[in-house]
Amino acid sequence: MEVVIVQDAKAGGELIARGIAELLRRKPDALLGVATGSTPLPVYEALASEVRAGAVDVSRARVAQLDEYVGLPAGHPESYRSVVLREVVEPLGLSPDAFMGPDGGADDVRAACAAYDAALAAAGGVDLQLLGIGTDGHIGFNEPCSSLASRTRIKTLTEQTRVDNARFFEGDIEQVPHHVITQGIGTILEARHLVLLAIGDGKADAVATSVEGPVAAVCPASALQLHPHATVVVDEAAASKLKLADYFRHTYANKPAWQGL
Ligand SMILES: N[C@@H]1[C@@H](O)[C@H](O)[C@@H](COP(=O)(O)O)O[C@@H]1O
Repeated sequence: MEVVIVQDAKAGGELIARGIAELLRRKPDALLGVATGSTPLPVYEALASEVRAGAVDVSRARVAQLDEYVGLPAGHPESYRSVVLREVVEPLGLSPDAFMGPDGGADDVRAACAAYDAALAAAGGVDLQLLGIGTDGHIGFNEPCSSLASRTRIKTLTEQTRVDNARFFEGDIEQVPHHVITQGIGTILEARHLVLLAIGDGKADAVATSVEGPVAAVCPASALQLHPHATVVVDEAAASKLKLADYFRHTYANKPAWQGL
């Protein structure tokens, strides 16, 4: 696992966007796994500016959603489908056909979950999966004690996650769904490159436990330790509880340019 400590969210967004641009130059039809929440927004903004500047061609890129609320009305502005269309697909000028996600409105949720895993595999698998992290260490919506081998499935949100996400629902926790569909941890680990971005001191405990703690289902993001190519990008505040922060800084400062993200 590589840990990169950046100054702020903008620097993190630009670093990851450059990595995505490099990937798209190597593989123009790469399948990008995208995350929601506020943390990844600087990545999407930086990537959109690279596109506007003509530095990268995203015309063949494909995008896959990580998770979704269950039971929000179709077209709800806070469904993750709406968020990804608004924050990623439209600004990058991608066709909605280049976008795939689980069906949070399906009558048969279990079938929809299995269908999404199958669709990801049929699409050739995710090339780069961008992840945020919940204050409880969740990735996607894999709450603590999710199986590290889990596949896409329905989950129940913790009270903490509903409180954290109420800000997207007019601050009203009652509007935050209890149930979600999320790529499982096993599904996420199949992506070829995992890139987790964490910003702010509210994520410092979760980052330290994920990076320096034992691999344990109680902290789902610790599963990144099992992946051969995982990059954790954190700002100084999110890095503040890492015991090995100086080592991570030294390693990154001496990293050969050819290595890329
Ligand atoms: N399902 C999403 C996660 O994918 C995201 O990482 C997390 C953190 O969000 P934020 O980046 O807004 O802190 O929120 C939600 O729970």
